[in-house]
Amino acid sequence: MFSGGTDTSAMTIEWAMTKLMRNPNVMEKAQKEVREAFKGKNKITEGDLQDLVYLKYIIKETLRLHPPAPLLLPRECREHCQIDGYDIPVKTKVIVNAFACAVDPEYWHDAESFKPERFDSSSVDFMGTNFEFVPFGSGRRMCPGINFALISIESALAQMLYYFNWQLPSSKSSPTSIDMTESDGGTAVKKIPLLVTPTLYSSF
Ligand code: HEM
Repeated sequence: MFSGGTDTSAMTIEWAMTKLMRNPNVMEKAQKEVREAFKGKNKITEGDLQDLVYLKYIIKETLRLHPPAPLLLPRECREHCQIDGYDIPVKTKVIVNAFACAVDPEYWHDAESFKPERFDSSSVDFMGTNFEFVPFGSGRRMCPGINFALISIESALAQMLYYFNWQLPSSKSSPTSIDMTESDGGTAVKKIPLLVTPTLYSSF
């Protein structure tokens, strides 16, 4: 729980902020939503997060393009089966490439672009029944921390967007100059940490 439940949510927050910094119009729309929803509030509670529809799309889109565990966790085949004409013998280690599914152009239009709005007209979600989108896995061993993860990510991001405006540290840096490299390994950590400067938003 500690290792699987902290890094994953933290890296989703970092990737979401990275995407927002690279897409200033998405950032603006998200801040508008959060600031209208929280207007006049000094303390944000879990209930306040419920109506943040656009923020939820941003988190979904971030998990689609940057699933923290792109290859999920390995499984072992208990029964002989056939998939797409391939025989999978008992005890075969099966690794599902969730990232590849989430950017497969057969299922996703303009698959590699960051477009939170795509979920406006789509009922696809990550609860394990849409196999093109399984950042939390699927089946009886899928992630049990999904609801806790979502609430932690939403809560952190919503407050970051509500209380602060964000800038790149140098006025000369452009949004597209933000490095998007992932480090090697089983989890898709941002290789070079995102560096952004907050300024307090004073109209709350
Ligand atoms: C964005 C956040 C998270 C993502 C993307 C994520 C993703 C995953 C994935 C892909 C698996 C393997 C599922 C499979 O094999 O089908 C998993 C398993 C697991 N996750 Fe998460 N996770 C997240 C957050 C959390 C949190 C917050 C907790 C706990 C507080 C947690 C606890 C676990 C545990 C205990 C397992 C092993 C379940 C089992 O083997 O039965 N995860 N997670």
